[in-house]
Amino acid sequence: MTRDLLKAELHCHVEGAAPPALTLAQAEKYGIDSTTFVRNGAYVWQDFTSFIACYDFVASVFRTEEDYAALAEAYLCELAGVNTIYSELFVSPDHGEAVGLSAEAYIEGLAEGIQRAKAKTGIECRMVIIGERHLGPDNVLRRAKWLANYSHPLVTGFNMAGEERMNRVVDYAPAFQIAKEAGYGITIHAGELCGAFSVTDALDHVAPSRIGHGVRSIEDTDLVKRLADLGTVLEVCPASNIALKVFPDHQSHPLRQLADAGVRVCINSDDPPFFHTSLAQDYEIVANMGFDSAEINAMTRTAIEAAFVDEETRSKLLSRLDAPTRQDASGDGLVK
Ligand SMILES: Nc1ncnc2[nH]cnc12
Ligand SMILES: [Zn+2]
Repeated sequence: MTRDLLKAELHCHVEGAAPPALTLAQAEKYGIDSTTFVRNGAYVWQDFTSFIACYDFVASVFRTEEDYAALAEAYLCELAGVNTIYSELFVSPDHGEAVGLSAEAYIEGLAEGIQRAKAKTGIECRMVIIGERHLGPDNVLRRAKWLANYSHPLVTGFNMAGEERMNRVVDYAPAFQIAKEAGYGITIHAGELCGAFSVTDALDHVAPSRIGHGVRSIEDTDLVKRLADLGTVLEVCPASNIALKVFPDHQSHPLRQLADAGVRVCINSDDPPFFHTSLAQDYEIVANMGFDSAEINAMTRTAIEAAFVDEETRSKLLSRLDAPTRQDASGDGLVK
């Protein structure tokens, strides 16, 4: 049902997009034992803590600029193949540094892959720098200060991911202030592992234009109204939420309630192979929740409206969405 719809994604962690087969090939290339984290062609984890351990392992087998270029190129070409016109990748220089790759080299490698994918398919992509919450406030602050002194045309935002149950948002507020003053778009993971209070904290102390997940806002009616009034966009990741047991099943997922309450939402895959999903699959899940094509197109429009891109690129992307004859992601004007 959603196969032919144009798509856009604002929330995907780049190492989280690595298919297990690629991780295995990388591990073999570097002589790294992967049996703890990849078995029977699937990632091994049981809960959020072991998911992060598995994610860190996957990141550790990408070691050079070319490794990261190939990863970004492969993921973006896959997205373009299902009619995706825009992607925002969450990238964490801490993962590069952990294997001896400088933050700058990590970004340059990813940028090379983004440019190759754009040349092949026309897909637009920007990078959002992640500070990892579980590495502590000082490390997230260090990352924001680095970002404020860095400049790359494809790096347009700042975010915090990782263990939400560690510390409070206010502890990280100075980092967000620095990134915001430097002109970066701001989003933050909140309301995924922690309840509505975490989203309230994010609005009070960071005032982001978008929130990663944010779905547990549903536990606080006043907060849902506040999000709707502010126009804050929730980057909703349905398959991720079910896999990580934020909600038991699709029927109990609050996407419908949030959308009906006027909260701006869009559809995302988070870490697709970890959660046995893909962006195309998440679009299908949303259709199966009862959203029709017009409603899903409105979510794609919301993603592009909330994207951290220059206005000229945004206008071009919006006009592709609005074109009377749907173009496919290759931009060749043919409906296939
Ligand atoms: N779903 C998620 N929540 C928080 N941090 C993450 N890092 C990668 N995926 C994440
Ligand atoms: Zn995420």
